[in-house]
Amino acid sequence: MTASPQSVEPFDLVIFGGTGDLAVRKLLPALFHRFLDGQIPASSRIVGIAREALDDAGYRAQLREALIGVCAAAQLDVFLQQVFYRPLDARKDEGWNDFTAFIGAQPEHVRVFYLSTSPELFVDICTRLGQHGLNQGASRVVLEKPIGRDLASANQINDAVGKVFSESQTFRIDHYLGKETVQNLLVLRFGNALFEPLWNAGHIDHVQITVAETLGVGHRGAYYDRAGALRDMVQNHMLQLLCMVAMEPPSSLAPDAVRDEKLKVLHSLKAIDDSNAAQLTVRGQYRAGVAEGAGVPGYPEELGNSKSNTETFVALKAEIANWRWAGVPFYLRTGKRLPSRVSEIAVTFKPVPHSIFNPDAGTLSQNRLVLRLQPDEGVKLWLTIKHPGPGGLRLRHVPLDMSFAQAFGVQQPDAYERLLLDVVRGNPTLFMRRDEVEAAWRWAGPILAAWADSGEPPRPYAAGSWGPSAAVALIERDGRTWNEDSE
Ligand SMILES: NC(=O)C1=CN([C@@H]2O[C@H](COP(=O)(O)OP(=O)(O)OC[C@H]3O[C@@H](n4cnc5c(N)ncnc54)[C@H](OP(=O)(O)O)[C@@H]3O)[C@@H](O)[C@H]2O)C=CC1
Ligand SMILES: O=C1O[C@H](COP(=O)(O)O)[C@@H](O)[C@H](O)[C@H]1O
Repeated sequence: MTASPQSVEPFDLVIFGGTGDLAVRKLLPALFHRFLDGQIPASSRIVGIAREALDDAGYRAQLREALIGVCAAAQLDVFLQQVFYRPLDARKDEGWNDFTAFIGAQPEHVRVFYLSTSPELFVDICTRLGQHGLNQGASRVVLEKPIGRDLASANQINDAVGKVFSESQTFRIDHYLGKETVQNLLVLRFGNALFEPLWNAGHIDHVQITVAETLGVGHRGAYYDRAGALRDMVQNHMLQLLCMVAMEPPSSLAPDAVRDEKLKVLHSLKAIDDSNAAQLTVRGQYRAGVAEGAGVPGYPEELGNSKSNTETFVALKAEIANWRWAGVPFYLRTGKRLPSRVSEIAVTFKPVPHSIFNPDAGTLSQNRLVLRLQPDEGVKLWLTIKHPGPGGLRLRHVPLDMSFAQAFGVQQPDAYERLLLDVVRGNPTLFMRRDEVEAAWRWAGPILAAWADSGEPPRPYAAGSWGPSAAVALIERDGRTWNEDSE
């Protein structure tokens, strides 16, 4: 049985960067799915903004082409009647008066300004929204990640945005927090008596977080080459996942209760800097190879720049210096053009203290809890059991495996579907507070500086492989291996 969708009050959602990759590939499809579930009230408007000279009909035609595979055309055309387009340059005054009048026509609506543009435009856009009074009343602003490219630029953006929108109006999105399995991690940890007593250095051997993509940088090279995998994935998504695994139980799900606990984890991360980056981190860049059965170009060819030193792969070993996690390594790895698209958190428990079994029964394996974020969201718990049958006692390592799609018979909603409606409802629980973003930059900054100081280029890896061999060595040095479920 599926729960009936909650109602949503009428809203206007303005997407700056409305013609961009994120808007067309993720945001509009997410809104369309919410429309199909009856959660876009009829008077609500979705407004795309970009510099391209388009009118409503032209924008709708572009979106129709992008969304046509998602659902029947008749429903799509009804949805598109609620979609509008206004050409605006965030850096120029022209057009802003008309836009303000357009938005002002429905003053009772919740207003969401979603900044799906490069972070360099955030200050311009917010300043102009403020100048035109669009920050008043039930207005909210959504900032896409990464916020800045280091602590200083993040502070600059947050200060400037903060002059126009209060912290309670500001939603810093990290779409990984909207993924079903990530929310399920909270329920699994704090809704079951089973795990929490074992969730500490006394019983957990190590944690692995993998976010592997098969895609390359594609046409996002201009952005990506200035960012790289650490800024694009680790500083935000992967640290947020680490926080959800490692935080203390919050007293409730109140937004600040959860965010306070995540912040403590970020503050407890051990520094990685010039003194230890060479031992604790591996950076790589993909080269021409075979991915998904076909030959693909390397990053330099895709980018059109053979001198780029930007990393498309990172593996690192992090540690949290507190009582709960002292001595437990958190191995993180992420990369583009890896062999499969898989995101997961694998928690490996310590071995039993003493084996009562004969050596010929087989070896005892460590219990492992694997949370699959994508694809096929679910949870797998590896246990040791007796191989069935009358023969001698033989040990088997088998998974209790639950796929959410199979168990509940429904396709899991995309993260953006939930997060967009959370903004309309004004619920910031799954969004990053300013101090979290700053703490994450404070940890990531010295890693970036150490890499720059070393002058070492990223290690090459063949597209379609699991990254440089040094990433395997990073974990094998500690007598462990990457979770083979993902490989
Ligand atoms: N793509 C993805 O998968 C993800 C992206 N993000 C983040 O989302 C943001 C957007 O990314 P993405 O969609 O990939 O970027 P794109 O480059 O595809 O899109 C950028 C958009 O901004 C518009 N734009 C550029 N300059 C201006 C301007 N001066 N005034 C108004 N509009 C402008 C562009 O249209 P025009 O040129 O016509 O003005 C276009 O619509 C980035 O911060 C990125 O890091 C986050 C998670 C995932
Ligand atoms: O934020 C980003 O995320 C995507 C990966 O998101 P997913 O939900 O498809 O796992 C990544 O491709 C992109 O580079 C990054 O900016």
